[in-house]
Amino acid sequence: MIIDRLYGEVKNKGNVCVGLDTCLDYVPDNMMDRNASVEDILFEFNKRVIDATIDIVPCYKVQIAFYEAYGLKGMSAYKKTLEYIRNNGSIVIADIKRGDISSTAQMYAKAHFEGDFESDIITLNPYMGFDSIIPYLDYVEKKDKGLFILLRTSNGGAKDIQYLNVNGNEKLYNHVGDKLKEIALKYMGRCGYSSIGAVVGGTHLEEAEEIRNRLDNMFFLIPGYGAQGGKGSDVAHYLKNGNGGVVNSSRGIITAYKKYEDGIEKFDEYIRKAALNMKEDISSGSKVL
Ligand SMILES: O=C(O)c1cc(=O)[nH]c(=O)n1[C@@H]1O[C@H](COP(=O)(O)O)[C@@H](O)[C@H]1O
Repeated sequence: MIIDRLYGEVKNKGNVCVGLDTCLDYVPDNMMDRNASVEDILFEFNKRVIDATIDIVPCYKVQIAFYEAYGLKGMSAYKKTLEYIRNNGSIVIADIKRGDISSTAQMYAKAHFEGDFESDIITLNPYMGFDSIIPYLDYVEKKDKGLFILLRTSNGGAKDIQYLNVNGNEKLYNHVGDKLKEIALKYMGRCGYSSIGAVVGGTHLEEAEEIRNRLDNMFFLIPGYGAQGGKGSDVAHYLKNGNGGVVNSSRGIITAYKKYEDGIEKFDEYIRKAALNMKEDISSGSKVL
C-alpha cells in the first residue's frame, strides 16, 4: 500500500515534504531564459529542487493552483513534475483539495489517479460531507493510491468553522476526525497507518496531543512549517516515534536561496541546506518529546 511506502521513506529519509508551490517570482534570474516557455522554466526550477533533495526527503507536495494559474503551459509543467518525481522513485502528493460529490468526484478521482496527472496521494476537503470521499476509495483499495483529508487546517480561519461546537461540546474537527478514522480503518497498511490520512496544520498546538492520540491509525500531512511560523518542536507533537507524518514546507525551502548573497550561484546547495536544517529541526523536536 502507498502508506507502507511512505512510512518506509520517512523511516529512511526523515519527515520533510518539499512543497513545490512554484511561481515565476521564485525563479532566479539565471533560470529565466527569455526564449524558454513558462512550461520549461517552471519544470526546470522544480527539477533543480527535486535533484537537490530527492535523497534526503520522502515525498513532494505539488500545489496545483500554482500551475493552473499559468494555463495550459503551467499544467504541462505540473504533469512533467509529477512524472519526474514518480519516475525517480519518490512519492508525490497532489495538493488539489477537491471536495465535490458523486459523478463529479468520480471524474476528479480519474483525473488525478490516472492519465496525464496521475499522482500517488491527493488532498481532499470533506466538509461537503463524507459521501464526497467515497468515489476515491476504489483507487485506494485497488490501485495503491492514498488520500490526505483536511481535518484541522493551519490558517487562522480554521477557527471559523472547524472549531465550532457540535454534539454538545465537541469540536467539529474532532467529529470529522472520528468519522475519517472509521473509514481509514478499512484501508490499513502493515505499518499500522491507513492509506487515508489527515491534514493537520502545524501551527495550532494546544490540541496536538489529543489529535495524535485520538487518530492513532492516521498518518498526517502537516503544513504550516517555516513561512507560516511552525517549528520543529511544534510539529513533532503530531508524530509518533519520529514517524506517522510528513511536514510540508513550500516557500521556506524553494525560496531559501534568496536569503544569501551568493544564493543564485549556489541555488542547489541552499535548497538542500534548507531541507536538511528542517529535517534536523524536526528530529531534534521529536527527541525532546
Ligand atoms: O493541504 C495543505 O497542503 C494545506 C493545508 C493547510 O492547512 N495549510 C496549508 O498551508 N496547506 C498548504 O501547504 C502549503 C504551505 O505553503 P508554505 O506556507 O509556503 O510552506 C500550501 O501549498 C498550502 O496550500
